Amino acid sequence: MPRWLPILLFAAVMTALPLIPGMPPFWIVLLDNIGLAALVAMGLVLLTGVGGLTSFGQAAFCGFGAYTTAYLATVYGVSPWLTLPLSLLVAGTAAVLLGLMTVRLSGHYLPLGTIAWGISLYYLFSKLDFLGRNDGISQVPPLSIGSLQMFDPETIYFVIWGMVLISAVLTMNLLDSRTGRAIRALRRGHIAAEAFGVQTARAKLLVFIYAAVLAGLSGWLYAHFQRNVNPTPFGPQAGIEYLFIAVVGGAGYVWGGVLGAAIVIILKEVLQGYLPMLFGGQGQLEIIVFGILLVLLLQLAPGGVWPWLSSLIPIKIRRSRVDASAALTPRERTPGATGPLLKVERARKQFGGVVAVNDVSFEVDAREIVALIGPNGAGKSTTFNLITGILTTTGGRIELHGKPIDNAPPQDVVQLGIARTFQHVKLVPDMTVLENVAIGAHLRGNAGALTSMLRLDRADEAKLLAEATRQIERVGLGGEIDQLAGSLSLGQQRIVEIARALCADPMLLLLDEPAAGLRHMEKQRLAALLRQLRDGGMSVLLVEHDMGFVMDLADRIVVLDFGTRIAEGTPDAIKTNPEVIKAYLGALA
Ligand SMILES: Nc1ncnc2c1ncn2[C@@H]1O[C@H](COP(=O)(O)OP(=O)(O)OP(=O)(O)O)[C@@H](O)[C@H]1O
Repeated sequence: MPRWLPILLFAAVMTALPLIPGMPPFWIVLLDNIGLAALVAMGLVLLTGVGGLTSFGQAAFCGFGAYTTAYLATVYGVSPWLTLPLSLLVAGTAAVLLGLMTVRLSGHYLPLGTIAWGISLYYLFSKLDFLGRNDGISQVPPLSIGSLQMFDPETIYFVIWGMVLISAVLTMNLLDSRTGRAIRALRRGHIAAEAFGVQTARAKLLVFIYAAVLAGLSGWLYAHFQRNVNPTPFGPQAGIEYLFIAVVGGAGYVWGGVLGAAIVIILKEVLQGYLPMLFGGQGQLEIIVFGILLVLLLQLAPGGVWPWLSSLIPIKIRRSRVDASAALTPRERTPGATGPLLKVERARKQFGGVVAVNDVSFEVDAREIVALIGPNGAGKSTTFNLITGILTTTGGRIELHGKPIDNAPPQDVVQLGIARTFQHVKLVPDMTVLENVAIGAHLRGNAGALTSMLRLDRADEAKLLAEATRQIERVGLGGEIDQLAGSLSLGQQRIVEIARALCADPMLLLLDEPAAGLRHMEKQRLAALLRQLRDGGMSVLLVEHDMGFVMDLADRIVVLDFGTRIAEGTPDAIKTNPEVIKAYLGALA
């Protein structure tokens, strides 16, 4: 089924619903409320479910949107349609200011931070005289088109759900793009994303602003739907409820936000309507039952109801075909460049008292495969992290083609031509192989968020996906291209990481234990691929524990022990080096 068909069907159903003869007006009000909550939840899907940034404070952004329009429309008589961009601007600006402070927080400090400013803003709304303090602002004018004034819930329904649909399409477009892949990679930590050029702080701020703008839109609609605005719906309790909605629906899915809003709002309404009848109006029993039911729902469908429901419906969305003819421009190589490609000179890394890398020096030439070996804890991965900018050096110098790269951010290192894989695989498990590999080409595309939302990024996207497809086929995983990365074996995932690194069109490929978890034949295929890459002009620096693999493949080997370089030479020389034998036998003893 084409991607747009379910959206069109949904739009048709939502258009028809209020036109059903005899539809109770109360139901329309309920649908209006669902639409308003769905907008906020959709932002939370992107922020929390996709980007991994938990926020309890989204209701405050609704407040910014609602108060902006209510104030301007009542005090200055500005037309609501003119206040729309201003409401979004105020919510977005507040998000920039709060986001700059908040997105730098990690772990539980981030949600705590959002609770803190959620509460502060709630009290701010209720204390400002010009916003009417606790009473708020009343007599907000309705939305109108020509002579049609949207006083009743039936007419504003179409505006609310039109906005929900437009926002859903824009959000899905954003997620299915270069920027979207960068956002989706955030949840797995920033290291892998940054190693391929993603500016993670900027990506986090972007989703933060996007979610706030959607909440601001919901607030703007709310103000003209209720026609009065006071602080209560923008407080911390509402913030918690929005997060609940996103999680119940399925925090990683755009339609999960819509479904979650429907479930929570209908459930609340049903309980509020029927429980007092059953239990004789005992105070607020419905809140307790509501809480228990939500917890039960999360037990039944921990990923949210949307993924559970869509697994029951056997509909397959057809992915658009990758245009194999689209091609990215390869990196410009300096043909006459002399000297080593990579020069590590007395590189040092200390973690407190531990000297992980102790004044290590070695070089990698163009068209050379160098292996970095040593017993566990020798400092190999730390050396990789120093070269790729994940760690800063304590001393020494690292150069790529004579250009210093020590302490350069990982995004600059990959831009200059070093791409890597990781000892502990860092793929996004719920993204396909194609999408994971395309992250490797992040810096080779340039479509931004706005272009992607409007789907004007297709030419750029076609080139990135074609390159990713080529690299996946090159490493022999063409058959797995549409599989989720998390469903592959660990060995295959390592190969996917190599394809992702190749997508960056590197001059130097850093592979951390690429053969771990591979079967004999797979190792042979990998060795053949690496030789082919070398013969094509690429250099490879690899860390590997499989000595047979290393001895057979490497042109030169550098041996580390306790952070110090103890030997360097050809595989034959290393095999018989007494220092190396002692280090390995010592490690085995
Ligand atoms: N972030 C850190 N903080 C403190 N010590 C660290 C840190 N990272 C590494 N080390 C220490 O530095 C030393 C080198 O570790 P490293 O992971 O580089 O070794 P390795 O050669 O890659 O080992 P393995 O083959 O087991 O992966 C070890 O003693 C390790 O405990």
